[in-house]
Amino acid sequence: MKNILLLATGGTIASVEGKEGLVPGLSAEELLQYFEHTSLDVNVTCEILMNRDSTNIQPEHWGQMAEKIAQHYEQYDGFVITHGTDTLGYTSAALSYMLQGLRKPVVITGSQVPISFKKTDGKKNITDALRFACENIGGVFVVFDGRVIIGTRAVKMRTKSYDAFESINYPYVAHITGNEVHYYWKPVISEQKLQVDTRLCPDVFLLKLYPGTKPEIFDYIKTLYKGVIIESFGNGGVPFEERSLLPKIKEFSEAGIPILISTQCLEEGENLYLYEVGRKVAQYNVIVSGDMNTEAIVAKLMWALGKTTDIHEIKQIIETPIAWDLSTDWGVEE
Ligand SMILES: NC(=O)C[C@H](N)C(=O)O
Repeated sequence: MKNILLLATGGTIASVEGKEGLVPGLSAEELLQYFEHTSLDVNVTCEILMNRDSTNIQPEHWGQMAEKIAQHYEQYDGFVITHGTDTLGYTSAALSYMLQGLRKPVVITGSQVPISFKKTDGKKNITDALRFACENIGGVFVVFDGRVIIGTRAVKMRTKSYDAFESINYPYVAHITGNEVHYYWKPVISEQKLQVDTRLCPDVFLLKLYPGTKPEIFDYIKTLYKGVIIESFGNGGVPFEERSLLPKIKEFSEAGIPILISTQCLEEGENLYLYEVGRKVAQYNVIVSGDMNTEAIVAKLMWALGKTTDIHEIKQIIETPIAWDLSTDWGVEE
């Protein structure tokens, strides 16, 4: 029988009706009660690590989750984290960077409707997550609505429907029906030992461009942050005519503050070299995001800045694929 450690962190799945709306409140025992584990031959140990709406999850909490898993790594065959869906994609990405060389599954799940409600996706999601945590596989995975997604590729697409998450720019790993896991592809199990690195610098700013963004905002950003992600347009375009952002990008790059260019388009990633609006940015030693999603980029930049402030080292870390976060055949340079 497999031994699974279930770490509860809050979210809708553990929520109850409070005076001011839904609020996480179930105890470990109450959560355990709801498992439909009849067909599952597992021994589950449940611990409440925190009880937060995931909106209130901060970067420091990712470290707590990673450390807890590292601490109990040898004791259990697999791990399940129940989590709010709103920032679940950030947590799954962060854990993918913090815990590398996993030879056991770390499975994150949640629900759109509290598990204590009559009609809920919580029971299915927990059962599926426990089922997948019994697999002989290594890595961080999101299990939601019967689908298994690589931790660095999960994006919340819907606020209410059960199929809240999609795998962006990468194939789903598997789907789960009943007690069966049907694989589309199976990640190879790492040959390495578990490497735990929870160091983070949360001073990362995410700027979503829109027509009219004022360059002066960078003066303020500079006083508070050590790295900036610009969610630019399309293939990586940044305006260079009225309200040109190029002088600020140049200034940051010369000051050794990493600027990462990503795209607001969810699918297919950026290619900075395709258009003039991209190439003009590329001349300033910016970091490119390829087809990584925003959740992964934010977590990866915080994680990289936790190790070094050297802009070249940061570029190297970000532009190197980790935990299937980045495809290597994106953006052909011409
Ligand atoms: N479905 C959910 O879990 C949403 C909730 N607000 C959370 O992220 O904690």
